[in-house]
Amino acid sequence: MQNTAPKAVPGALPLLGHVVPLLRRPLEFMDELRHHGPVVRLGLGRVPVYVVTDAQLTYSMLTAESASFRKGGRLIEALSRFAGNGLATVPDGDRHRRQRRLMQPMFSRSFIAGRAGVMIETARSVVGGWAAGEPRRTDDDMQELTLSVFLAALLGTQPPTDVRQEFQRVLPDVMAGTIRATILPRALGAIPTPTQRRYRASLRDLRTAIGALIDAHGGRPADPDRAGLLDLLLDAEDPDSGQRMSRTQLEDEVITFVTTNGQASTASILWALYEVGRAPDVERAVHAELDAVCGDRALRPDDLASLTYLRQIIHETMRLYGPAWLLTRKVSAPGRLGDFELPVGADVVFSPYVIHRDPVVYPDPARFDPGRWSPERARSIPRTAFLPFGAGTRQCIGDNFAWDEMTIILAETFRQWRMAPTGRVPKAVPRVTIHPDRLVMTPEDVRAA
Ligand code: HEM
Repeated sequence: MQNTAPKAVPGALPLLGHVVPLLRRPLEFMDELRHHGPVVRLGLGRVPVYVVTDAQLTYSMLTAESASFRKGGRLIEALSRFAGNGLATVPDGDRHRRQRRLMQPMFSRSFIAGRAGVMIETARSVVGGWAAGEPRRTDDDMQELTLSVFLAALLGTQPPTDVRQEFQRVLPDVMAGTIRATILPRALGAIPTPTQRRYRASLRDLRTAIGALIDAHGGRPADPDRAGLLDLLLDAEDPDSGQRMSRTQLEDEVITFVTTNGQASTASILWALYEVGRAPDVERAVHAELDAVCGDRALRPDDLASLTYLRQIIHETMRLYGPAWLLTRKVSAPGRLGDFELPVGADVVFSPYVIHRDPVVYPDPARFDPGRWSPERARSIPRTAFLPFGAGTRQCIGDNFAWDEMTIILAETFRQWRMAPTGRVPKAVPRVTIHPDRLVMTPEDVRAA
């Protein structure tokens, strides 16, 4: 077996390494790395970090080789500052296995399907309040809507407005601060700049808001169909010890859900609206599908599985926009990735964004083309080349929930509106997930078209 050292990427500065391009033009820089090899070496300050650019090697790191590449690294350290030992940040091993088993029932298809009704109602009432012909900050709208829809599923009822507003206020700072803490050398990240101070205050406010949300939640509703994810969390018992979650654990899990869910789903919905809005053929096809499936009646939970073209749109959006662009692992035992052996203790970065733009698998990768996911064409895309939810034991537990949530919000929007991009082209801003910096769209009545 060959033993190759990953090539160093050119352009490192003496004390900063590759921090400057990572901060200035992160997405382009990451996407260029594939030209230097399947595994390459970068410097974050003076600390070496390895980036896997190859889909097959990434997949095997997350699955067959996961005993050597454990959950950890800079991103996880940064996320732990607010998510503590929640499911996404707890180290690999027994504790993770126990927590995951405890939470699996609330992410089962049947439990999620039971929450679809309240999610549809919430989406319909928000989207129905828009006025035709008036440009809107769609990024703000959707941030609010995904949060409302998620909180409705969490609580089983519509969330209190003030709690929702507080989350909306603090989440962007928390997420921007998290990615800075991941990339910046530790000494630079510790400087108490105004931005850093705002980030720390947002971390405190986020935990206070989660505490208030849990305190305000009443008892389990008499009708089990109205129960939310939080009711299941409160009742969940460890099968071995019979113990319920501690208050800190409960807060860690709810923070994890609110942050992981809100960011990735919102980003995907926004990019989908933007791309569909500038592709008239795609727009016509999705409206035609909704007409064929629902006719004149309202959307129902059992319609979701029939919206196959809308799901192709969501697939293609998650391909083109990541949504995660930088995830990390820690080398915990001598581990190999193909010909490469990586030193124990090193951080390894992988990126669904980079993998999803490999021109060998996805010809003309920058083009938005939902047709790639038609049953005939999708057959040629290997499983390893589409990893929006990761893979292996740490794969996203909320993937089915996210699919339903994104399908519901987009379907309700397209049922009522044609969304026309208005003003300047949005810039892609990589926080923990990739967001449009500002998205203005004008809703036009579908029936007036
Ligand atoms: C479009 C939406 C979403 C995307 C793209 C996404 C993506 C991901 C990815 C890539 C991971 C794996 C990270 C890693 O391997 O380091 C992950 C883990 C996780 N996600 Fe999601 N996610 C989404 C929605 C959600 C939702 C809706 C929830 C919950 C309500 C959720 C909860 C979690 C949790 C708890 C984990 C950690 C699982 C574990 O380590 O066992 N995610 N997500």
